[in-house]
Amino acid sequence: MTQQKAIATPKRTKEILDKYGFSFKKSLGQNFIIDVNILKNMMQVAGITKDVHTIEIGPGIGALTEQLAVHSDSVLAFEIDQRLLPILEDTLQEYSNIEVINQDILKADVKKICQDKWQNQKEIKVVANLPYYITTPILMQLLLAKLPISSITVMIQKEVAERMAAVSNTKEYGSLSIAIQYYTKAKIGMIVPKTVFMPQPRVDSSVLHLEMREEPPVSVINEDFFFTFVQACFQQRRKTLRNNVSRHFKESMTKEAIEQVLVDCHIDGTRRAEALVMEEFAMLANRFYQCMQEER
Ligand SMILES: C[S@@+](CC[C@H](N)C(=O)[O-])C[C@H]1O[C@@H](n2cnc3c(N)ncnc32)[C@H](O)[C@@H]1O
Repeated sequence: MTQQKAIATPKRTKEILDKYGFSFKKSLGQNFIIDVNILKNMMQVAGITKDVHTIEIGPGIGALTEQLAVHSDSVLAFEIDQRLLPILEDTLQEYSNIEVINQDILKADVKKICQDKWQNQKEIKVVANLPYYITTPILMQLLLAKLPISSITVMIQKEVAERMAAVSNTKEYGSLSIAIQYYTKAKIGMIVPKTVFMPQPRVDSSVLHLEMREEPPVSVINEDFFFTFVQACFQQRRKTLRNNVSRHFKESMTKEAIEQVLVDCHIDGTRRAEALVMEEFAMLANRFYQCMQEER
């Protein structure tokens, strides 16, 4: 495939949009990539080869889909906007290894669709330029669905990528960092200026690469309790851990019992949540969980 032929150029994109009289829907996060080099870099960050099947979320007019068709074995793409289906049929007509499914990714049974399509053995990777208005719900759904995927590589808003990949003692670190890093090893692959999109979004983007973990890095008794606890610890970032935890458990535990948990776990209550690493959150959440069970 030659550079001129790629969908992801300003000229070709404009031609396709004009041909179909397509108008962007802001409400669906439609910002299409018009720089093929960015997409090729994404292939590298994601480690796409012919030994890999790929899932794309939101193919748009097919700019990234085309690269996935060229570089991977086969592509399954979920697109919510029906108006894009005839356009994709046209732009991707020369590829026989792409299946477009007209479904909302948040409602699709991705696991079953994957299993039905690819009974075989090959590694499956997710690669997408996500609709930014639902970045976190999409990623959390993919992670919780326990799909047979090895990695997720997504273009998302730069600030959100930084929060997802953040480590302790930074201002970006929070409950989202813990949720993402509980399931994956997160790394920012590259920063992407807003000028490579049509129309241009208000913000810059980053490519975030998430390598699925086989096992979470910490042992947690109850995952729902753990994630709710971590959120509570970050509720008021400037306040101490003691303050946030006391507020969270004020209906269910005495002040003394809360203090005892901090002592048992050797955690100084004057620290702030952003100073705690995941192991410390897990230790505290497990101990609080046990206390609540004993109370019953
Ligand atoms: C940022 S654009 C990316 C388009 C294309 N992949 C590209 O890189 O140029 C996001 C795409 O996701 C689609 N989309 C939005 N919400 C969706 C949803 N809930 N399920 C599936 N696709 C969705 C939009 O219609 C749009 O095509």
